[in-house]
Amino acid sequence: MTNEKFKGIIPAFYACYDEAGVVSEERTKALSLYLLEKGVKGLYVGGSSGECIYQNLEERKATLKFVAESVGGKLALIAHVGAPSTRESVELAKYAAELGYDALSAIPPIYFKLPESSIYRYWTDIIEASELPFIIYNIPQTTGYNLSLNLFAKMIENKKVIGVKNSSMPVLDIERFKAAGGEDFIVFNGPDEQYVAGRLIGADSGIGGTYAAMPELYLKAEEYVATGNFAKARSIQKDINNLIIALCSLNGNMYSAIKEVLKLRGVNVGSVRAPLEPVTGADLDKVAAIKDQIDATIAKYLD
Ligand SMILES: CC(=O)N[C@@H]([C@@H](O)[C@H](O)[C@H](O)CO)[C@@H](O)CC(=O)C(=O)O
Repeated sequence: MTNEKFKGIIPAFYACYDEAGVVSEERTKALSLYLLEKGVKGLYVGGSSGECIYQNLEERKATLKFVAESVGGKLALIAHVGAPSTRESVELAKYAAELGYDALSAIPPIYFKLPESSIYRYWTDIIEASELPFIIYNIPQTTGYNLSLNLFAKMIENKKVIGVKNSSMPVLDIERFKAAGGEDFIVFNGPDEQYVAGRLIGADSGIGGTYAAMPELYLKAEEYVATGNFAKARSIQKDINNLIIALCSLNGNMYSAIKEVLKLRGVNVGSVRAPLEPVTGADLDKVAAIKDQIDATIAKYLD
């Protein structure tokens, strides 16, 4: 029953910087409150969208702290603590527990191609660092490791492992993890382009990198799925996908395009950290059109 708090729309939280590229307390808190007000269920803090891999430990701790201070106790907060070394991940895990986070999550170890025994040890060391439940993060596109059903089965022998955030593209993976995990185990849909498909095949919930750019649309998609309105669910997914494709069509990186859109939506979280590139030149002019497309799509389904 306690796992219910993780079921719903959970935006992957963005790195919030000031104009000099320094993690901003004010902007981090503003984005947290904006998403709370939109009605999301929780936040996934410090993951891919949080540019975790380009931040040092102190910056990651600061973001965890600012989010907890603004919306802790009001939203389900999941701290992503994956880092280059176990030592850093354990430190982040302990810190997130101190701050009152609701769960931990981590990618597998990166850079070296380690055997599954090392991935098991890494995740288990994080789990043993606190009392918090743990959510596996499977994102083979960026880590190069695709979670096997063998390692999955071994991990879920530990009752603190309550879920998997699955960002691999085959929706079949979601169905397989759900089948192996069981009724109470939470499977989070990762690819936003397949939110509806993921939910229908067995995902209980979703964590996504584009949710915060247009939370209204994902909340509506979830409502359509939950009420069995599948024609509308399919329609809104198609419109969401058109928007994701537009966000990925600009120069720079998808996150910098999203951050430019957010500025136009009234939330300034700065830009991205290099080597991610900002949107520049003529492409900046296209941001307003994408923002208008988001507004029109929201009006289409919410009015
Ligand atoms: C490969 C990748 O980046 N996947 C994203 C998706 O949300 C993705 O941005 C979206 O589906 C658009 O392609 C998420 O799964 C990442 C995420 O939730 C995170 O920020 O940790």
